[in-house]
Amino acid sequence: MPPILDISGLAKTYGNGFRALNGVDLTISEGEIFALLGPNGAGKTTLIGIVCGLVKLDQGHVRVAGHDIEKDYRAARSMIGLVPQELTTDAFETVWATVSFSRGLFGKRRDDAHVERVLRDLSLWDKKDSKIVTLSGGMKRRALIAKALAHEPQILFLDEPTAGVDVALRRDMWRVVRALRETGVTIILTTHYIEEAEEMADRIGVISRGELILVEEKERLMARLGRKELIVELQAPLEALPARLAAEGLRLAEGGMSLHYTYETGGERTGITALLRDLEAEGIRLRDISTRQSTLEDIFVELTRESAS
Ligand SMILES: Nc1ncnc2c1ncn2[C@@H]1O[C@H](COP(=O)(O)OP(=O)(O)OP(=O)(O)O)[C@@H](O)[C@H]1O
Repeated sequence: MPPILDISGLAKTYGNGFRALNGVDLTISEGEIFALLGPNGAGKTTLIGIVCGLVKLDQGHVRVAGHDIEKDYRAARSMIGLVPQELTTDAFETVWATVSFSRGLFGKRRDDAHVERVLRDLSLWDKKDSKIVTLSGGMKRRALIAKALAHEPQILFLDEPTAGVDVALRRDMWRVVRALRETGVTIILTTHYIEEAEEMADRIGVISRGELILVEEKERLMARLGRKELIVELQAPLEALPARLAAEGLRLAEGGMSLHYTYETGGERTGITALLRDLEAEGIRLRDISTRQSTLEDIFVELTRESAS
């Protein structure tokens, strides 16, 4: 099956000479949830803008389900739904009118059954006659998603779907997005919240200074770059670390009450058994042991730092 989205050699320089994208290649398969992560100004919105036909590309190709977005713009665009960050819809229209009107914008025939299905899927059915302006923040976001789904797109772009919303609403959005994937829609989201990518995505792309510096399955990424820290709390403070333990990579925390050891989760040998044996041999008595798994955030910070240097 051809990829649902195929981007190759994409480059964009704005009129002021700023190069926002620099040779981006990316393919997305049908049914994926793909998270695009990157610091402010990395080029995420530019990338989405090009795919959605809002920004003109300078170099490269974008194909949506085989349709070239320049040569075959209408067909390509009709496959895409875009949920922008901000409310861009007439706030005084009803939910029903907003969603069904949006279908018409893509030249699709009226289909009340489809609009009803979308509203029900998003738990908006009982709000169908409410004006957008009267909805809560969470319901407004759902209405934007419904609007983007009105013309039956195969790919849904969510630009910062949970920017500035509280934790409960964020979790609620995650449920909505997962349920949408079950209906067969491919989802590409941009986010600043690493936690969001970690929670939702099948694959993750990291963009920095207009370049995709990494695209990888989330699980593999975390296994490959993930680290664990072993924290050993001591019964009595230690003034200095015995040479044997220092050589094994242990670090003594300030105050001397705990020892820290970092190891790779993907490695075959962690060295922990030998370490515990050596602690005993040195007569060091332990109070407690815990571990801390590095998060995608740690990995992300490291990656973007490396690409900036
Ligand atoms: N119309 C424009 N003219 C000139 N420069 C622009 C224009 N639009 C965007 N840029 C610049 O291009 C860079 C990439 O912007 P873009 O909005 O794609 O980043 P982003 O990753 O979406 O950032 P954010 O997370 O802040 O939305 C930024 O440095 C921005 O200032």
